[in-house]
Amino acid sequence: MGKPLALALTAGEPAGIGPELCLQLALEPRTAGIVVVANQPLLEARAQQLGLTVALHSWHPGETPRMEAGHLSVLHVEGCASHQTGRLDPVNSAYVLRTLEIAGSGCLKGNFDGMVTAPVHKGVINEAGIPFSGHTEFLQELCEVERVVMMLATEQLRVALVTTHLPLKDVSAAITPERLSQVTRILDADLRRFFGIERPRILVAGLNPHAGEGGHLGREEIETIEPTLEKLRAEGISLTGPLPADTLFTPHWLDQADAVLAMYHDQGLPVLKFQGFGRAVNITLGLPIVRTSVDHGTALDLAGTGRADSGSLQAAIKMGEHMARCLKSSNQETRS
Ligand SMILES: NC(=O)C1=CN([C@@H]2O[C@H](COP(=O)(O)OP(=O)(O)OC[C@H]3O[C@@H](n4cnc5c(N)ncnc54)[C@H](O)[C@@H]3O)[C@@H](O)[C@H]2O)C=CC1
Ligand SMILES: NCC(=O)COP(=O)(O)O
Repeated sequence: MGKPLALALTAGEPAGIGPELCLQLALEPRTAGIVVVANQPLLEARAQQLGLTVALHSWHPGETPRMEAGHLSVLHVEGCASHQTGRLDPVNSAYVLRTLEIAGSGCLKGNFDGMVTAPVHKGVINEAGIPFSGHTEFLQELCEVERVVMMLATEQLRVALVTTHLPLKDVSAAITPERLSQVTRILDADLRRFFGIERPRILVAGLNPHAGEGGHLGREEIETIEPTLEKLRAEGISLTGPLPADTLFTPHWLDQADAVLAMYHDQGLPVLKFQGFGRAVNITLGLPIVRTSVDHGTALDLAGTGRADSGSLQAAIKMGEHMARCLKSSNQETRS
């Protein structure tokens, strides 16, 4: 048995459910080492509020994280000014982003085998004057890669997105042949690498109603999507589409596919969340590091009540462990 994996877990927005989900997790034994990257007094305050008995241990790079029930390793981050549940405070935003930066750079340096993120509140970070659209884009910049892909997955369904956190009015212009090609290649490669699928079968949604209805309801399919898919097929990628998004999510199509590629956030994610909210994992593909996350947001209405469900966080950790093992073995193969 080698050294256990060490995954960084960022606790997210202090007013939300992230801190308590991290503590709930610590009540059970773990199969991978988890290091919560957060403000330690925040975790102590939340544990006290909820009556949870969890011993917090300072963690330093190179140490094996605690894995037994009731114990949690913590990489303390300064700067969390308010510990109040349910009430956002822009003063905490710089602290929240520091936790992401520490976890992400820790992965790049090899101190962690991957990172898992609890939810942040995008609005309050922007209110603090810091432009921020999501972990996905933040980590893309931190890791200095040109393109990443957001994919949410349950046991039954995988949905990846061509565009992520964009206003709807900007989506059409963002669907360029270049972006569509990069996203599709990353999706194809990472379905092979992390999911062991030899030749992934990808269903591609159109952008317009009825996939443009032959050009009568929009021309993006004819001018951009179809010609790009044709080129990608010539590279050996198995693509079906562009299909009308309203009928794509039916067994007729899904039964013969490994993933769906949706054109924008709310074309794909409502279906995925309807199918598996609370069990789904948000995965960032195309990074040099492993990053998984929960399928839900900060749930300010539940913070501090003890009623938040940790199912998605547990699924995100399980997926993070799996992906970290895949990445380790593919790195070893490359070296040997
Ligand atoms: N990974 C991340 O950092 C994510 C962050 N967000 C952010 O979260 C904030 C709030 O977003 P909303 O749209 O209100 O979505 P939300 O997921 O926070 O809440 C939607 C509904 O689901 C419930 N809910 C959420 N998580 C739950 C859990 N673990 N157990 C039981 N019930 C749960 C909430 O109580 C609420 O009724 C936004 O700022 C958004 O940007 C949203 C999604 C992911
Ligand atoms: N809907 C997914 C979401 O908002 C989470 O985005 P990210 O913070 O993981 O980029």
